[in-house]
Amino acid sequence: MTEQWAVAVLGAGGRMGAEAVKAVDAAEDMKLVAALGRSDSLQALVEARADIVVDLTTPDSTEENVRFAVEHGMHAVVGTTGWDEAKRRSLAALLEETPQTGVLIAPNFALGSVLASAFAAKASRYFESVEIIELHHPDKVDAPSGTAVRTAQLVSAARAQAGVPASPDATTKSLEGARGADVDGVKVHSVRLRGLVAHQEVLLGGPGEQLTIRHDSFDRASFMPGVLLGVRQVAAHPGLTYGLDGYLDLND
Ligand SMILES: NC(=O)C1=CN([C@@H]2O[C@H](COP(=O)(O)OP(=O)(O)OC[C@H]3O[C@@H](n4cnc5c(N)ncnc54)[C@H](OP(=O)(O)O)[C@@H]3O)[C@@H](O)[C@H]2O)C=CC1
Ligand SMILES: O=C(O)C1=N[C@H](C(=O)O)C[C@H](O)C1
Repeated sequence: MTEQWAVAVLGAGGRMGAEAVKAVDAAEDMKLVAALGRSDSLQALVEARADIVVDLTTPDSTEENVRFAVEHGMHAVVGTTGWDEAKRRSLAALLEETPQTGVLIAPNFALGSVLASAFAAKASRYFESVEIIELHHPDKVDAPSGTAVRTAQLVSAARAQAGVPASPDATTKSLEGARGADVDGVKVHSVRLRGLVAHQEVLLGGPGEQLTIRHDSFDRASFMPGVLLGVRQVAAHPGLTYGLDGYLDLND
Protein backbone atom coordinates (compact mmCIF):
# COMPACT_ATOMS: atom_id res chain seq x y z
CA MET A 1 0.00 0.00 0.00
CA THR A 2 1.22 3.54 -0.78
CA GLU A 3 1.93 5.95 2.07
CA GLN A 4 -1.13 7.96 3.05
CA TRP A 5 -1.27 11.57 4.25
CA ALA A 6 -3.54 12.02 7.26
CA VAL A 7 -5.66 15.02 6.21
CA ALA A 8 -8.11 17.12 8.24
CA VAL A 9 -10.55 19.56 6.62
CA LEU A 10 -11.62 22.68 8.53
CA GLY A 11 -14.84 24.28 7.29
CA ALA A 12 -16.06 20.85 6.22
CA GLY A 13 -19.72 21.89 6.11
CA GLY A 14 -19.11 24.82 3.77
CA ARG A 15 -19.35 25.03 -0.03
CA MET A 16 -15.63 24.41 -0.55
CA GLY A 17 -15.07 22.27 2.54
CA ALA A 18 -17.74 19.76 1.55
CA GLU A 19 -16.17 19.39 -1.89
CA ALA A 20 -12.69 19.00 -0.36
CA VAL A 21 -13.92 16.28 2.02
CA LYS A 22 -15.13 14.28 -0.99
CA ALA A 23 -11.91 14.85 -2.94
CA VAL A 24 -9.63 13.85 -0.04
CA ASP A 25 -11.81 10.83 0.72
CA ALA A 26 -11.49 9.67 -2.88
CA ALA A 27 -7.70 10.12 -3.09
CA GLU A 28 -5.82 6.85 -2.59
CA ASP A 29 -2.77 8.53 -1.07
CA MET A 30 -4.84 10.42 1.56
CA LYS A 31 -6.83 9.46 4.61
CA LEU A 32 -9.49 11.85 5.84
CA VAL A 33 -8.94 11.85 9.62
CA ALA A 34 -11.19 14.79 10.59
CA ALA A 35 -13.89 16.94 9.01
CA LEU A 36 -14.50 19.86 11.37
CA GLY A 37 -16.80 22.86 11.56
CA ARG A 38 -17.11 26.05 13.57
CA SER A 39 -18.31 24.35 16.76
CA ASP A 40 -15.50 21.78 16.89
CA SER A 41 -12.41 22.31 19.04
CA LEU A 42 -9.09 22.67 17.20
CA GLN A 43 -7.78 20.10 19.69
CA ALA A 44 -9.60 17.52 17.54
CA LEU A 45 -6.84 18.03 14.94
CA VAL A 46 -4.28 16.80 17.46
CA GLU A 47 -6.46 13.90 18.56
CA ALA A 48 -6.96 12.87 14.91
CA ARG A 49 -3.15 12.98 14.38
CA ALA A 50 -3.49 15.05 11.22
CA ASP A 51 -0.36 15.59 9.12
CA ILE A 52 -1.99 18.24 6.97
CA VAL A 53 -4.84 20.66 7.69
CA VAL A 54 -6.88 22.03 4.80
CA ASP A 55 -8.43 25.35 5.86
CA LEU A 56 -11.55 26.45 3.97
CA THR A 57 -13.24 28.56 6.61
CA THR A 58 -13.68 32.32 6.94
CA PRO A 59 -11.37 35.34 6.82
CA ASP A 60 -12.09 35.88 10.55
CA SER A 61 -11.00 32.43 11.71
CA THR A 62 -8.35 31.21 9.29
CA GLU A 63 -5.36 32.86 10.98
CA GLU A 64 -6.07 31.26 14.36
CA ASN A 65 -6.66 27.87 12.72
CA VAL A 66 -3.45 27.91 10.72
CA ARG A 67 -1.32 29.16 13.60
CA PHE A 68 -2.72 26.35 15.77
CA ALA A 69 -1.83 23.79 13.10
CA VAL A 70 1.72 25.10 12.74
CA GLU A 71 2.23 25.29 16.51
CA HIS A 72 1.25 21.62 16.67
CA GLY A 73 3.61 20.52 13.89
CA MET A 74 1.03 20.16 11.12
CA HIS A 75 1.36 21.46 7.57
CA ALA A 76 -1.49 23.60 6.23
CA VAL A 77 -3.09 24.10 2.83
CA VAL A 78 -5.15 27.26 2.98
CA GLY A 79 -7.76 28.44 0.50
CA THR A 80 -9.47 30.92 2.79
CA THR A 81 -9.19 34.60 1.92
CA GLY A 82 -8.10 37.42 4.24
CA TRP A 83 -4.36 36.78 4.41
CA ASP A 84 -3.07 40.33 4.04
CA GLU A 85 0.64 41.13 4.10
CA ALA A 86 0.79 41.66 7.87
CA LYS A 87 -0.80 38.26 8.56
CA ARG A 88 1.45 36.51 6.05
CA ARG A 89 4.54 38.12 7.55
CA SER A 90 3.55 37.09 11.06
CA LEU A 91 2.88 33.51 9.92
CA ALA A 92 6.24 33.38 8.10
CA ALA A 93 7.92 34.42 11.36
CA LEU A 94 6.12 31.63 13.23
CA LEU A 95 7.21 29.14 10.57
CA GLU A 96 10.84 30.08 11.13
CA GLU A 97 10.47 28.49 14.58
CA THR A 98 9.40 25.16 12.99
CA PRO A 99 11.61 24.94 9.91
CA GLN A 100 10.21 21.56 8.75
CA THR A 101 6.64 22.83 8.48
CA GLY A 102 5.06 24.04 5.24
CA VAL A 103 2.04 26.28 4.65
CA LEU A 104 0.49 26.98 1.28
CA ILE A 105 -1.84 29.97 1.05
CA ALA A 106 -3.53 29.64 -2.34
CA PRO A 107 -5.84 32.53 -3.30
CA ASN A 108 -7.16 30.26 -6.05
CA PHE A 109 -6.75 26.48 -6.45
CA ALA A 110 -8.08 26.33 -10.02
CA LEU A 111 -5.15 25.68 -12.34
CA GLY A 112 -6.75 27.79 -15.10
CA SER A 113 -7.07 30.73 -12.76
CA VAL A 114 -3.44 30.47 -11.65
CA LEU A 115 -2.38 30.39 -15.31
CA ALA A 116 -4.69 33.30 -16.22
CA SER A 117 -3.14 35.47 -13.48
CA ALA A 118 0.38 34.56 -14.64
CA PHE A 119 -0.51 35.31 -18.29
CA ALA A 120 -2.10 38.62 -17.27
CA ALA A 121 0.99 39.71 -15.35
CA LYS A 122 3.16 38.87 -18.35
CA ALA A 123 0.89 40.67 -20.83
CA SER A 124 0.40 43.73 -18.64
CA ARG A 125 3.95 44.87 -19.35
CA TYR A 126 2.94 45.57 -22.96
CA PHE A 127 -0.32 47.53 -22.45
CA GLU A 128 -0.95 51.10 -21.38
CA SER A 129 -4.04 50.27 -19.32
CA VAL A 130 -5.07 47.38 -17.10
CA GLU A 131 -8.13 46.85 -14.89
CA ILE A 132 -9.61 43.75 -13.25
CA ILE A 133 -13.24 42.69 -12.97
CA GLU A 134 -14.01 39.79 -10.62
CA LEU A 135 -17.48 38.25 -10.57
CA HIS A 136 -18.75 35.90 -7.83
CA HIS A 137 -21.82 34.37 -6.22
CA PRO A 138 -23.62 36.77 -3.83
CA ASP A 139 -22.95 34.62 -0.72
CA LYS A 140 -19.29 35.59 -0.76
CA VAL A 141 -18.40 37.71 2.30
CA ASP A 142 -15.26 39.46 1.06
CA ALA A 143 -14.51 41.89 -1.76
CA PRO A 144 -12.42 42.16 -3.75
CA SER A 145 -11.74 38.44 -4.12
CA GLY A 146 -8.43 37.02 -2.94
CA THR A 147 -7.73 36.03 -6.52
CA ALA A 148 -8.21 39.58 -7.78
CA VAL A 149 -5.94 40.95 -5.06
CA ARG A 150 -3.24 38.42 -5.96
CA THR A 151 -3.64 39.12 -9.68
CA ALA A 152 -3.35 42.87 -9.09
CA GLN A 153 -0.21 42.31 -7.02
CA LEU A 154 1.37 40.21 -9.78
CA VAL A 155 0.37 42.72 -12.47
CA SER A 156 1.63 45.66 -10.43
CA ALA A 157 4.99 43.98 -9.74
CA ALA A 158 5.45 43.00 -13.41
CA ARG A 159 4.67 46.54 -14.60
CA ALA A 160 6.93 48.14 -11.99
CA GLN A 161 9.79 45.84 -12.99
CA ALA A 162 9.31 46.73 -16.66
CA GLY A 163 9.05 50.45 -15.90
CA VAL A 164 5.46 50.76 -17.17
CA PRO A 165 3.71 53.87 -15.79
CA ALA A 166 0.34 53.81 -14.00
CA SER A 167 -2.74 53.22 -16.18
CA PRO A 168 -4.01 56.58 -17.50
CA ASP A 169 -7.16 57.91 -15.82
CA ALA A 170 -8.47 61.45 -16.13
CA THR A 171 -11.27 60.97 -13.58
CA THR A 172 -11.52 63.93 -11.23
CA LYS A 173 -15.23 63.70 -10.36
CA SER A 174 -16.87 60.40 -9.43
CA LEU A 175 -19.34 58.71 -7.14
CA GLU A 176 -17.51 56.80 -4.38
CA GLY A 177 -16.77 53.28 -5.59
CA ALA A 178 -17.45 54.03 -9.25
CA ARG A 179 -13.81 53.45 -10.20
CA GLY A 180 -13.43 50.31 -8.09
CA ALA A 181 -10.88 49.50 -5.41
CA ASP A 182 -7.21 50.36 -5.82
CA VAL A 183 -4.97 47.34 -5.24
CA ASP A 184 -1.31 48.23 -5.66
CA GLY A 185 -2.28 50.83 -8.27
CA VAL A 186 -4.58 48.49 -10.23
CA LYS A 187 -8.35 49.12 -10.27
CA VAL A 188 -10.44 46.11 -9.22
CA HIS A 189 -14.22 45.94 -9.74
CA SER A 190 -16.34 43.38 -7.85
CA VAL A 191 -19.65 41.99 -9.17
CA ARG A 192 -21.91 39.78 -7.00
CA LEU A 193 -24.63 37.96 -8.92
CA ARG A 194 -26.86 34.93 -8.25
CA GLY A 195 -25.94 32.11 -10.62
CA LEU A 196 -22.23 32.87 -10.70
CA VAL A 197 -19.51 30.79 -9.04
CA ALA A 198 -16.08 32.44 -9.51
CA HIS A 199 -14.98 34.40 -12.57
CA GLN A 200 -12.39 37.01 -13.43
CA GLU A 201 -11.46 39.20 -16.37
CA VAL A 202 -8.25 41.14 -16.74
CA LEU A 203 -8.78 43.92 -19.31
CA LEU A 204 -5.64 45.12 -21.05
CA GLY A 205 -5.88 48.18 -23.29
CA GLY A 206 -3.56 49.79 -25.81
CA PRO A 207 -4.14 52.24 -28.67
CA GLY A 208 -6.89 50.71 -30.83
CA GLU A 209 -6.86 47.27 -29.18
CA GLN A 210 -7.94 45.28 -26.15
CA LEU A 211 -6.85 41.92 -24.79
CA THR A 212 -9.16 40.23 -22.27
CA ILE A 213 -7.87 37.33 -20.17
CA ARG A 214 -10.87 35.59 -18.63
CA HIS A 215 -11.16 32.58 -16.38
CA ASP A 216 -14.40 30.89 -15.24
CA SER A 217 -14.97 28.39 -12.47
CA PHE A 218 -18.43 27.01 -13.24
CA ASP A 219 -18.25 24.43 -10.44
CA ARG A 220 -16.22 24.05 -7.23
CA ALA A 221 -14.88 20.79 -8.67
CA SER A 222 -12.51 23.12 -10.55
CA PHE A 223 -10.63 23.83 -7.32
CA MET A 224 -10.07 20.22 -6.26
CA PRO A 225 -7.04 19.23 -8.38
CA GLY A 226 -5.25 22.25 -6.87
CA VAL A 227 -6.28 21.32 -3.32
CA LEU A 228 -4.95 17.78 -3.82
CA LEU A 229 -1.77 19.10 -5.43
CA GLY A 230 -1.30 21.36 -2.41
CA VAL A 231 -1.76 18.45 0.02
CA ARG A 232 0.74 16.31 -1.91
CA GLN A 233 3.36 19.08 -2.12
CA VAL A 234 3.12 21.09 1.08
CA ALA A 235 5.43 18.92 3.20
CA ALA A 236 8.14 19.21 0.55
CA HIS A 237 7.95 23.04 0.68
CA PRO A 238 8.87 24.20 4.20
CA GLY A 239 8.01 27.80 5.11
CA LEU A 240 5.25 29.91 3.59
CA THR A 241 4.27 29.65 -0.07
CA TYR A 242 1.82 32.31 -1.30
CA GLY A 243 0.07 31.19 -4.48
CA LEU A 244 -0.22 27.73 -6.03
CA ASP A 245 2.13 29.03 -8.75
CA GLY A 246 4.87 28.48 -6.14
CA TYR A 247 4.43 24.72 -6.71
CA LEU A 248 4.24 24.98 -10.51
CA ASP A 249 6.88 25.74 -13.10
CA LEU A 250 5.44 28.71 -14.98
CA ASN A 251 8.71 30.23 -16.14
CA ASP A 252 8.91 28.71 -19.65
N1 LIG B 1 -8.58 29.23 -2.84
C1 LIG B 1 -9.63 28.86 -3.57
O1 LIG B 1 -9.49 28.29 -4.67
C2 LIG B 1 -11.00 29.11 -3.06
C3 LIG B 1 -11.14 29.81 -1.91
N2 LIG B 1 -12.38 30.06 -1.40
C4 LIG B 1 -12.41 30.73 -0.12
O2 LIG B 1 -12.62 29.74 0.87
C5 LIG B 1 -13.37 30.28 1.97
C6 LIG B 1 -14.61 29.44 2.18
O3 LIG B 1 -15.47 29.59 1.08
P1 LIG B 1 -16.89 28.86 1.03
O4 LIG B 1 -16.70 27.41 1.21
O5 LIG B 1 -17.57 29.37 -0.17
O6 LIG B 1 -17.58 29.48 2.34
P2 LIG B 1 -18.73 28.83 3.24
O7 LIG B 1 -19.29 29.95 4.05
O8 LIG B 1 -19.63 28.00 2.42
O9 LIG B 1 -17.93 27.83 4.20
C7 LIG B 1 -17.17 28.23 5.30
C8 LIG B 1 -17.34 27.15 6.34
O10 LIG B 1 -16.41 27.37 7.39
C9 LIG B 1 -17.08 27.12 8.62
N3 LIG B 1 -16.36 27.80 9.71
C10 LIG B 1 -16.43 29.09 10.09
N4 LIG B 1 -15.57 29.30 11.09
C11 LIG B 1 -14.94 28.13 11.34
C12 LIG B 1 -13.96 27.72 12.27
N5 LIG B 1 -13.44 28.56 13.14
N6 LIG B 1 -13.55 26.42 12.24
C13 LIG B 1 -14.07 25.54 11.36
N7 LIG B 1 -15.02 25.87 10.44
C14 LIG B 1 -15.44 27.16 10.44
C15 LIG B 1 -18.47 27.65 8.40
O11 LIG B 1 -19.37 27.13 9.34
P3 LIG B 1 -20.72 27.95 9.69
O12 LIG B 1 -21.56 27.81 8.46
O13 LIG B 1 -21.22 27.24 10.90
O14 LIG B 1 -20.32 29.36 9.95
C16 LIG B 1 -18.73 27.13 6.97
O15 LIG B 1 -19.22 25.80 7.00
C17 LIG B 1 -13.63 31.74 1.58
O16 LIG B 1 -12.65 32.57 2.15
C18 LIG B 1 -13.51 31.74 0.07
O17 LIG B 1 -13.17 32.99 -0.46
C19 LIG B 1 -13.50 29.63 -2.03
C20 LIG B 1 -13.42 28.96 -3.22
C21 LIG B 1 -12.15 28.65 -3.84
O1 LIG C 1 -15.49 32.81 -2.28
C1 LIG C 1 -15.30 32.21 -3.36
O2 LIG C 1 -16.21 31.60 -3.94
C2 LIG C 1 -13.97 32.23 -3.95
N1 LIG C 1 -12.99 32.73 -3.26
C3 LIG C 1 -11.64 32.85 -3.68
C4 LIG C 1 -11.28 34.31 -3.90
O3 LIG C 1 -11.73 35.17 -3.13
O4 LIG C 1 -10.53 34.59 -4.82
C5 LIG C 1 -11.33 31.98 -4.86
C6 LIG C 1 -12.40 31.90 -5.89
O5 LIG C 1 -12.46 33.12 -6.55
C7 LIG C 1 -13.74 31.57 -5.25
